[in-house]
Amino acid sequence: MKKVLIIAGFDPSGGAGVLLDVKVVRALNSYATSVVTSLTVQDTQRVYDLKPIDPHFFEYQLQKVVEDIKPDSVKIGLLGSSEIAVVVLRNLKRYNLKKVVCDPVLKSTSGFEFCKSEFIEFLKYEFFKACDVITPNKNEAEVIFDVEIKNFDEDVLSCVQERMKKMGIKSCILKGGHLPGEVAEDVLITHNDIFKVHAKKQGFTDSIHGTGCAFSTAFATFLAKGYNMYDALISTKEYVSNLIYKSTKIGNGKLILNP
Ligand SMILES: Nc1ncnc2c1ncn2[C@@H]1O[C@H](COP(=O)(O)OP(=O)(O)OP(=O)(O)O)[C@@H](O)[C@H]1O
Ligand SMILES: Cc1ncc(CO)c(N)n1
Repeated sequence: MKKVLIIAGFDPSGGAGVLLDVKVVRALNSYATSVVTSLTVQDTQRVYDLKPIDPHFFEYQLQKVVEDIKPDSVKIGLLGSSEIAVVVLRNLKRYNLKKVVCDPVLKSTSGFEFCKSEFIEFLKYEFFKACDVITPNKNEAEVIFDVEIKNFDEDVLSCVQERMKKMGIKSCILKGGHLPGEVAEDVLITHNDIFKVHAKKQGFTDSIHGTGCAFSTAFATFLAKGYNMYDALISTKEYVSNLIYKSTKIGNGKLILNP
């Protein structure tokens, strides 16, 4: 049984964060451990507030679980505070954790700012280097790479590739759910390759919650199983598209995924 370590925030509605991530890992027949970075007040409509976990207590939990259950891959979601991010970075290095997938959660679709500007600089210039792949959506990629993204044309992708190299980011999957058009396209960019996958868009991206969390967790799980990045992306795309197809309205707000 492959083991995936989830480092993410808690969304009590289960639409995003660790509750969703653990279900995804389980649905893909793997085992999830999880260390919570922060608690949020949120429902299917929006995020209202966030309280980060004490960084010393967080580190204590992280070290105990990693020393006992060595993960085959790591998914990092909402970090919650720059202090927690520093602890995560230190421990990625200390335990030499492999196959680290980071979903750079900067701002919720409803507009809640998860990260302040110095924290974003730390992520851009220190944290992402320690990850094997980051999975930004359109808005996150614009902030991280300081580029306007209206489509995934060759000039935009090669600009992102150049900036990744300069910043020491090893690989990146740009998620295109928020771009206009009939297809939801995602692009894996490494230092020497660009690889696209796409699926027909279903419903409205802004009315579905948790797709980014499910995507990065499924990708980390396929990596844990030994898939290379290309195969992991193909399988993740198929898996997440199916979850979106079966998404349901459980509360008063967005549709949620139910792996
Ligand atoms: N309406 C849609 N139909 C099909 N696939 C979609 C749709 N919206 C998003 N996707 C796919 O879902 C995955 C997540 O992408 P998206 O761009 O929505 O991430 P995100 O904005 O981080 O998600 P979240 O809404 O959870 O913050 C990608 O593979 C994307 O292509
Ligand atoms: C806990 C948590 N993680 C990630 C997101 C981004 O979807 C969210 N809304 N809440």
